[in-house]
Amino acid sequence: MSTNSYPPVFRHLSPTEPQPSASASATPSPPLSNGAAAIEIPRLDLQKLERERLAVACREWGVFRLINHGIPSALSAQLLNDARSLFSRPFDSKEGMFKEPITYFFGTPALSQTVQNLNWVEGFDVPLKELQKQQSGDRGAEKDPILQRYRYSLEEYGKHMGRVARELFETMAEILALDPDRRQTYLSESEGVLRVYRYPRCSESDKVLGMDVHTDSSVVSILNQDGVGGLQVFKDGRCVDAAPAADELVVNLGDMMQAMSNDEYKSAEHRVAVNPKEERISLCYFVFPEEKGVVVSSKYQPFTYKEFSEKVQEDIKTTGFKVGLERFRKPE
Ligand SMILES: O=C(O)CCC(=O)C(=O)O
Ligand SMILES: [Fe+2]
Repeated sequence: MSTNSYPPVFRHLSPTEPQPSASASATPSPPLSNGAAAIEIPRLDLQKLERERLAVACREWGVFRLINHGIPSALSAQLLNDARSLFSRPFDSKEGMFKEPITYFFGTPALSQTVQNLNWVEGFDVPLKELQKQQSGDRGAEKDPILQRYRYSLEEYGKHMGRVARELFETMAEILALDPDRRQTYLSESEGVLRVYRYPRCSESDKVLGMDVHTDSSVVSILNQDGVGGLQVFKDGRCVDAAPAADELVVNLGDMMQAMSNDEYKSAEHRVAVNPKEERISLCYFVFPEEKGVVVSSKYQPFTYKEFSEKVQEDIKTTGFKVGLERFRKPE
């Protein structure tokens, strides 16, 4: 199979045998055999959200699966399938494939914790607010019908993500009894970001990662994945496969939620393994506080998300690593 759709840095480790078609279905592959422990990530139902189970998942895991979230299966399937087809276009065409504000990247997306290792991933970055601001005429500016459709579907999907994030956040905020005024600025769902990823095949799946271990900087992140698998989360130092299941989302708490909850809730460490046989597609939504909203916590100095992310970028540039929340921790 040709790898001309792959960024050149990935081609030398890309097996060229035909790709099994299973990746397009929701049938999960067997779990990755890398010692990941067989304990189960909690599963919650958005239609009857049980507060105590949500609190336990947030405290003990910082990650949970979500069912009955109301996202039409057909919309998810279309976004994942169209992504597969867009990413399989020649590499040279991808940079300029979409018009603003959607941008293409490969290697190291902004939220990664370290820039020392090349992440085996490529993606499109979709800032939802800018996408919505465009006049519908502009949005249809792509001549290519698949791209046009894709933009509209991303916008539609973004609204669903905002709805799910808002509902989860409000429930968490009530459980934590967060200050009602402050809470107003803690979630800006319309300014969320979608990232559409493809993890290329890689023959050295024991050495290379699709995404290095990290915590997300968000309030929450909501992941939708195809049937291939690869996401792994860390629980008390053990690595657990977040194996895909049809119509299930995976929700991660990010650093902002950890700070807002005074460390009661966890920003879960996670990473993505690569697969030698199959490419993997995932779709991730990240939501942050309002730009001017000050996060107030008993454990950390007050900060805005802007200050936090600037510090993260500065640390990555100077040390190669994301230090994250520890930069803001109050002395004991
Ligand atoms: O693709 C995935 O499964 C996870 C991506 C991720 O962790 C991230 O973008 O922060
Ligand atoms: Fe992440």
